[in-house]
Amino acid sequence: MKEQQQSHLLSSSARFPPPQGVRLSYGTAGFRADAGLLQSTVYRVGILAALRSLKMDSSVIGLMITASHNKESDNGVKIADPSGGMLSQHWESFADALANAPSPQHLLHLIIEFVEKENIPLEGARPAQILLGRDTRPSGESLLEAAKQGISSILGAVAIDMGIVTTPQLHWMVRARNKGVKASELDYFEQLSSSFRCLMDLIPSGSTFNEVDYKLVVDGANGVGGEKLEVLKKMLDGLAIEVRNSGKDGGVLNEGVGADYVQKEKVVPRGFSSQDVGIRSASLDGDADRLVYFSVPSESSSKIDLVDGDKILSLFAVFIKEQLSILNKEGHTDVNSDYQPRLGVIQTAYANGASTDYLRRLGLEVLFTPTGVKYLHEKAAEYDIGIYFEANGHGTIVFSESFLCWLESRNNELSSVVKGSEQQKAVLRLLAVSKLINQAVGDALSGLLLVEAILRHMGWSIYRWTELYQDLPSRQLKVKVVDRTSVVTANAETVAVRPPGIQEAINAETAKYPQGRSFIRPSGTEDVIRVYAEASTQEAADSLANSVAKLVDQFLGFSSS
Ligand SMILES: CC(=O)N[C@H]1[C@@H](OP(=O)(O)O)O[C@H](CO)[C@@H](O)[C@@H]1O
Ligand SMILES: [Mg+2]
Repeated sequence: MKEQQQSHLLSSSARFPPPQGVRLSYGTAGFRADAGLLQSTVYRVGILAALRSLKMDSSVIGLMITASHNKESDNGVKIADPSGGMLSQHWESFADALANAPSPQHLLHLIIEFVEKENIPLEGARPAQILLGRDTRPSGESLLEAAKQGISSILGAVAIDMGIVTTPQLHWMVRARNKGVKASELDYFEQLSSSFRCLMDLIPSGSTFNEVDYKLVVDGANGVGGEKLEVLKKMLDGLAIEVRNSGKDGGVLNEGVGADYVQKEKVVPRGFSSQDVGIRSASLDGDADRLVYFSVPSESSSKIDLVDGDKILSLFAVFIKEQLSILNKEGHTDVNSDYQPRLGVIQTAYANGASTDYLRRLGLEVLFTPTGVKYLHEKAAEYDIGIYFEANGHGTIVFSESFLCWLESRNNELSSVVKGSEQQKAVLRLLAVSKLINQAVGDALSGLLLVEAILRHMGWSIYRWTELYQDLPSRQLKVKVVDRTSVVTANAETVAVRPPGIQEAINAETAKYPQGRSFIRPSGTEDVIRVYAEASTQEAADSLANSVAKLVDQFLGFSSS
């Protein structure tokens, strides 16, 4: 590394000393902490982003400042890779090391070592390019400045500030730029609205949709998603969307609102009341990469009927499967129609067991990965069509390039032979879905439009949708332990292989409950062990979760140490 670059890094990083006595980790979703602790971390992630871009032949890298559904005083930072997906896992340990380097000298040493090891061309022909985005948190502005300083500490690196955007918007823009297609926010809105319109135009003529089902009310978590949806909805025909908790009416980000709150607490978010009984409603999270639906069942209670990520996944799977079977139906003799696209559905152990049963009964291939979008996305990308969702509402549908090419050529062929046939409509629907649904990452806005289009296509109310299957009662608990890393899991986190004996004890408890299932794992975002249990009744699920939490405490808790 050249002398000038070294001294530049030393002097620049001296302005961003790391916080004392805190160890930060890149975790399941980047770095997250109280915003006051993050100046140095975000600065250093700026450096990492620039290096990552250089490593990837100067492709565009994304740097997003958000703490998603955390409280407003927290913030965080994460990286989007050139594909628009999450930062390569291979770089996470470097991110950890950078964030925790105690002094400018240590930091410089780490960078020199890593640049050599990874063969990063610091003096290459093209500069590093980084797209920056942030959510609506007040701390975002100064953290953005820290990120810019980090980026410019790598000589020649270019930062492009996209302003306040949703996390999935930034990922989408990174992907689009690297593909060399139009990549502005307006392009994003135009792609979503035109592919939505395309799906609406292809709704079968017999499909009936009740007048009362037209209205959709969306809880924007007082964050960026509500703001953006206000813009997007003006570009949409045939949808009556009312946005609440858009952040303009004085509400606090994620406080008693948003997808995380609604999914975990199963109660109405602020801004909703007994007047909303029966209305189809949806909640976004603080950076709009999660989406859940719900309805208020009665005036007398604050409980909601939740339609979670598993059910959104099921709706998508039913629709996609229907289109594929239309495609396969008739016997064209051309070679092209023999292509058998592989459809895969990816879940985690938190998926409600009833959803997995339902999907398997549909004849679908269902696979499991550990928690964390990076694992789900990676698995989904192995299929021609991979649909993945976490129960909490993060998910999307990814299409392989070869399948999209096949669809395009199918469309051309069918246009010349049987234009307007059912087959061609199915092809056009699948192509529209691939443009509507964010190919980079789970996206609440694009997910919402796809749900709306499919419900209209099917002529389904939110009740009809809910009835696809009945959720098994479940319970999630958190247990504080001395050291959460002493729990080690296998088989997509369904089995605890350490500490010895704990899985046998969990099995013995679980066996006492009809339809019982329970597992434990260390959280990647909080310092806790998570306990999940489901069983045939809510009381049984609660009781199983409590017993397993006690086991965790006995094996690992403060009381046993
Ligand atoms: C049970 C649960 O909802 N876990 C969440 C949570 O991860 P943990 O590793 O469980 O803390 O945050 C992740 C990032 O947002 C999300 O991907 C994941 O689904
Ligand atoms: Mg989020």
